[in-house]
Amino acid sequence: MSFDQRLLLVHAHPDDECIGNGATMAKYVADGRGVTLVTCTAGEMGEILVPELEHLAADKEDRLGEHRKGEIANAMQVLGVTDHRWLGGFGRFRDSGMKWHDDGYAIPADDIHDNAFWAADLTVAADYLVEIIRDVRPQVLATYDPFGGYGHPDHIQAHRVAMYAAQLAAVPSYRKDLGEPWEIAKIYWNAMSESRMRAGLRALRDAGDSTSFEGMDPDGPLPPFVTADENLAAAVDAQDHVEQKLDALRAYPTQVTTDGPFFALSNNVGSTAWGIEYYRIVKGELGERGEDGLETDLFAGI
Ligand SMILES: CC(=O)N[C@H]1[C@@H](O[C@@H]2[C@H](O)[C@H](O)[C@@H](O)[C@H](O)[C@H]2O)O[C@H](CO)[C@@H](O)[C@@H]1O
Ligand SMILES: [Zn+2]
Repeated sequence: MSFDQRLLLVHAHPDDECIGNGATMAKYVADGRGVTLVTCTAGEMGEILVPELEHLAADKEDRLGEHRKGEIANAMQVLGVTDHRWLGGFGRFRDSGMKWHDDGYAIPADDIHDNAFWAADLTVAADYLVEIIRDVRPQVLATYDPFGGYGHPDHIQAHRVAMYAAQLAAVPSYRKDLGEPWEIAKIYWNAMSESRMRAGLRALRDAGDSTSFEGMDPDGPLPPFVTADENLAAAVDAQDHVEQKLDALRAYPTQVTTDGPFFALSNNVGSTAWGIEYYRIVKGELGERGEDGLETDLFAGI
């Protein structure tokens, strides 16, 4: 099936796409646009929140990746996304793992595997994405900012691979064997609005919830995954699809608990908490904007 307008999303692990872009993806599918998701690893090193599945863990049967392959298939069905691809094929690059630094940000695990995504050769990884870009020919690309949102090494690497592949795919003389050159018109980085985050935290604290997003003060300093509102370029209002996003998140029981902070915020703030998804523009001209100065559509101006 061919689509006039095509969005490509690049993410590191299964579930990242729903957290960052689930409502946008569901909306754009419903609007008749092409939505292609590339996931760089299967999340083999993840935690397991379902006790009866703990045997799948990396340090036991090491079958969490296979299980999360099923989870993301379920989540894509909920969102209506029919074009999901693994970078280099399933299992080509492995989840690098992570641990928390004393200062609260993510750093690579100590003993990363030899095919960990964090250790991948950037050009080798980017070439797989060049081939996908030249096949899909998207007008819009969305991925992480340079810090990978909250700093996970695989998110940082996914940002690097996505931005590098977008450049390479457009070069006519580069790897002609990977397809005809294609220039992506607009590139965005996923963002979380500071004002929305503060309002959400305020609602949680007013409701007596001091554990969700523990340690975060509605009026205090916020972690680096929050973007100052003046740096936002687009707000995709997909509140009509927020239930799909939450249902897609429920498809990841090993990673997301329905009594965790994600759902707590949704329960307290409502559909605006996760039904409006924000973006920073990196490449391309801003199209039509609303009164708040933000685009409402990533394809605006194309
Ligand atoms: C949302 C996301 O990127 N999840 C990653 C992340 O998961 C975290 C990790 O397991 C950490 O040890 C936990 O404390 C934290 O709660 C988890 O969110 O890192 C995993 C390992 O690389 C990855 O599989 C998961 O998708
Ligand atoms: Zn992730």
